[in-house]
Amino acid sequence: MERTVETLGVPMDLGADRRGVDMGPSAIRYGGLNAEFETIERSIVDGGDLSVPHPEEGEAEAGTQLGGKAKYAEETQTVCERVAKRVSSVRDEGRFPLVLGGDHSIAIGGVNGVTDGESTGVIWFDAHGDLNTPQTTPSGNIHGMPLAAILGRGVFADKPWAHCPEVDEKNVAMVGLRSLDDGETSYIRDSDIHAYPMSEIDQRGITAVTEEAIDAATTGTDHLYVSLDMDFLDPDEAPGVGTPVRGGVTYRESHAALEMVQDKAGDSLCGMDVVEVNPILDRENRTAELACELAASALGKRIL
Ligand SMILES: NC(=[NH2+])NCCC[C@H](N)C(=O)O
Ligand SMILES: [Mn+2]
Ligand SMILES: [Mn+2]
Repeated sequence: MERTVETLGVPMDLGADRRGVDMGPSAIRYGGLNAEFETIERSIVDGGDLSVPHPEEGEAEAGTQLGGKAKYAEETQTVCERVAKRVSSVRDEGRFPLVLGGDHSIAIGGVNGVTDGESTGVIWFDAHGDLNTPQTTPSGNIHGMPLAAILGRGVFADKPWAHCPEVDEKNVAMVGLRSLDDGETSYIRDSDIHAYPMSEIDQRGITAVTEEAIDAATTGTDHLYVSLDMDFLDPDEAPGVGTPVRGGVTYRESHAALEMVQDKAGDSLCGMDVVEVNPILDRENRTAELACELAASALGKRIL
């Protein structure tokens, strides 16, 4: 993994129905990202924020019609293409891309930016499946679809801005699940995805589960991408998220999981995002501060 980290803010909330996660990147910067990285031998540069279209200002560019229900589909395509391009050039320049969200739809751009013909494992820390398609979604919100898009499910199959053929279901591990829509449950059951719901974390513990998730995502792949939706945590710890769900992991469990990513797969880690921080719902920026801590844990920060 590259030593220098470049952060890339994506002030995007169109995928979450305009609810305030567009302020996530600033909140994370205020949360002390630089200070977190000072203690590890890794420099961090701020790549600034990407521009996100404002549909009401007529700024949206033409994109793909997805059919079904998918709000702001064109704008989401535009943003994800921009993210992919920037992530790819950060890697070309020898730095590690850390994408700050913004709603989870931007992970489509993050993963597309790192694949580049190489087989890629993905670990998805999340309360939700994010496996809906415009045809199965209950909400029409694209932040409930990014993993389906990356895997080319349904209408996403022939959309190159979304579908990453380099990502195989068997190298996708989802950790922290506790809120799935019906279509997502049946899809996971019929797929080769490695899915770890909270009930399994309750029984086996976070370290055993995360270790298995890392194994699944790194066996036979060239590199690993990690997507961290802050609603992976219990809302008591991380109240400032777009779609909170009770019963998530604790503060220490989240650190243990992210530390393990670095310990077991640090060399193959090629990119990461931290998404769904919503300052409007937060308490004194604690969710953004925790996002900084967890990014640092994933990239090598240790207590001792
Ligand atoms: N990235 C997220 N927070 N996703 C929440 C998705 C919620 C719900 N499953 C939906 O599709 O609307
Ligand atoms: Mn989620
Ligand atoms: Mn998510």
